[in-house]
Amino acid sequence: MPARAATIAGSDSSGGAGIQADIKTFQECGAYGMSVITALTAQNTLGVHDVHRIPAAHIAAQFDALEDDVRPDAVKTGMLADGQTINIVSERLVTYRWPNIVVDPVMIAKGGTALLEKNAVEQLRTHLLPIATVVTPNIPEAAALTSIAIHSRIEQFEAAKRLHELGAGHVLVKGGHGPDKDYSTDLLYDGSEGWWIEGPRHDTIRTHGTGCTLSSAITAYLAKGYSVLDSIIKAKQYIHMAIKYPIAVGKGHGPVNHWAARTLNGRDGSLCHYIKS
Ligand SMILES: Nc1ncnc2c1ncn2[C@@H]1O[C@H](COP(=O)(O)OP(=O)(O)OP(=O)(O)O)[C@@H](O)[C@H]1O
Ligand SMILES: Cc1ncc(CO)c(N)n1
Repeated sequence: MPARAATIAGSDSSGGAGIQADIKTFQECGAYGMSVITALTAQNTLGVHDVHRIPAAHIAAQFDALEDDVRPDAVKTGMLADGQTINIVSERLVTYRWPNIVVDPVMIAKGGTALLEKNAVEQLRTHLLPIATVVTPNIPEAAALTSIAIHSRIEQFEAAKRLHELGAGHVLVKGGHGPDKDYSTDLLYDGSEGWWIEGPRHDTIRTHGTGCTLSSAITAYLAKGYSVLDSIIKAKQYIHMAIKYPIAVGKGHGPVNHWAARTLNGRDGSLCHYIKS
């Protein structure tokens, strides 16, 4: 059987983020993609126009269908919408002991629409962080989960340490929202060591779905058996190329180019690199 990856997330009708970005990324990174859909969004590159949540019983039924037949080798969570959804998702993940859980703590879309109810942040912290193999917050999400204001690398590291204390095995605090104009540098912390995972910053508005795509690439590589560090380095290279070689889709914050890495045979000479802290 091929390596199998599942995404537990919301649908983005415009195909740049959410379930659609995740499945495209799984395919491009060589894993068989599956989904547990938690919400439907009417969305495009200009914003989120409507959200329809899926009832908890149907979310549970999607989990049960996979468990009974095609168990994933790795899973990621994305948009979880509310506390009820977090409860059923965490309950099923614990019951079924699915391995390699990547938690992307999605909270707010680029245009400002909430993709998680504010009062569900506490549930995310208590129910999902303790079972996460890797948690991948951006800077505002890391700040919301830890109450640490992040303006420097020192604070990025502090937040990572706090998230590890809350139970996540590995913490990746992404630097897309950071102040550095030349580099977009993510920090990986495993409870004892840190790695700065650095890539050039591209000057573009086509960044819809960057976080979904990165966490899905990490999930695909974990499903294929790579270590957490290797999965993250390979995923960073994948998102770097997907942002660097844009496609012209939509009138607003367009999607990244999911097939860029394939057309460049995996690399383009400008490799991302990592530095032990
Ligand atoms: N302009 C950019 N140039 C290069 N890399 C970038 C850029 N913006 C984000 N990244 C990288 O993309 C990945 C996703 O990070 P980011 O902080 O944008 O996530 P996010 O805010 O969760 O994304 P989303 O828009 O999907 O919510 C990280 O590896 C980050 O370093
Ligand atoms: C469905 C969905 N999930 C995640 C994001 C975050 O990029 C989004 N915009 N839409």
